[in-house]
Amino acid sequence: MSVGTHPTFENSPPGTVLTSPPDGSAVDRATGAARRVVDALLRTDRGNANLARVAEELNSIAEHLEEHAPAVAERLIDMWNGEGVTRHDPVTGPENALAPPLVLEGLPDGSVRGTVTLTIPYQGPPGHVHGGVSALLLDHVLGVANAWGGKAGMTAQLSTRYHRPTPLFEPLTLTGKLISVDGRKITTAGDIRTADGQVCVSVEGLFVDKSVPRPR
Ligand SMILES: CCCCC/C=C\C/C=C\C/C=C\C/C=C\CCCC(=O)SCCNC(=O)CCNC(=O)[C@H](O)C(C)(C)COP(=O)(O)OP(=O)(O)OC[C@H]1O[C@@H](n2cnc3c(N)ncnc32)[C@H](O)[C@@H]1OP(=O)(O)O
Repeated sequence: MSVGTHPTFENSPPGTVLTSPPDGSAVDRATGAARRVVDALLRTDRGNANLARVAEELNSIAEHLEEHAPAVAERLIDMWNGEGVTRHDPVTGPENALAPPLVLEGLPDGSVRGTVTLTIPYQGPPGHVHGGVSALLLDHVLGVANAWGGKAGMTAQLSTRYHRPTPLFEPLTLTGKLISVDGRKITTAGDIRTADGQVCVSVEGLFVDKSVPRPR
């Protein structure tokens, strides 16, 4: 499967942004606020006397949003409009409060790169990133690397090696690069490094050229 008009390293300048960075729209600002709330709920004093009122107010906001939500099938069509750069995914999506969100750019050697600082909602071991979160981020980075390399596929296998605990509260650089293509099989590799270049997690992924049809 090709990637339609999605930018590739052969047809686009180095530094092309491959994801949808937050654009200051109301939905992106609301999602940013929701991220703050998730983080703040984990940090606030457990004895905070106002937590019951906080729960009420948050439920009231959720009710308002649900009242204004179209049918799921309709929203899915809307979400999947366009050429593959999504605003809703759980890694780069500016409209998804679960996403840090990570912004990725394409480099001339065919790799993609992005830097992100993760905080308490992504914690696994004390003060460090949850291994499943690292795998999630890298799976997505490899998917975007495939697109920058001119291919697309579904993850068939993701081999993950955790070299050292990945720190929270420090900038982490994630990279990915399409390594080889063998018929429908695409092999892609990537890693997460600290600012001083230490590899915390490395992955190799096997992707198979197949897709789930977009909702229309
Ligand atoms: C996701 C695509 C989106 C496309 C968007 C377009 C543009 C992109 C733009 C930007 C990119 C942005 C976002 C993308 C970012 C992230 C992507 C997220 C990725 C995911 O989140 S995705 C969800 C998790 N993923 C699944 O939900 C897959 C479930 N699974 C299946 O759907 C099938 O299982 C499938 C399709 C994998 C294969 O099925 P199949 O029937 O098509 O092919 P088959 O089984 O014949 O395998 C063919 C050859 O691969 C070998 N092979 C297969 N699996 C292997 C394994 N595990 N280990 C070793 N070899 C394996 C066989 O041995 C054979 O090899 P050989 O040809 O040599 O015999």
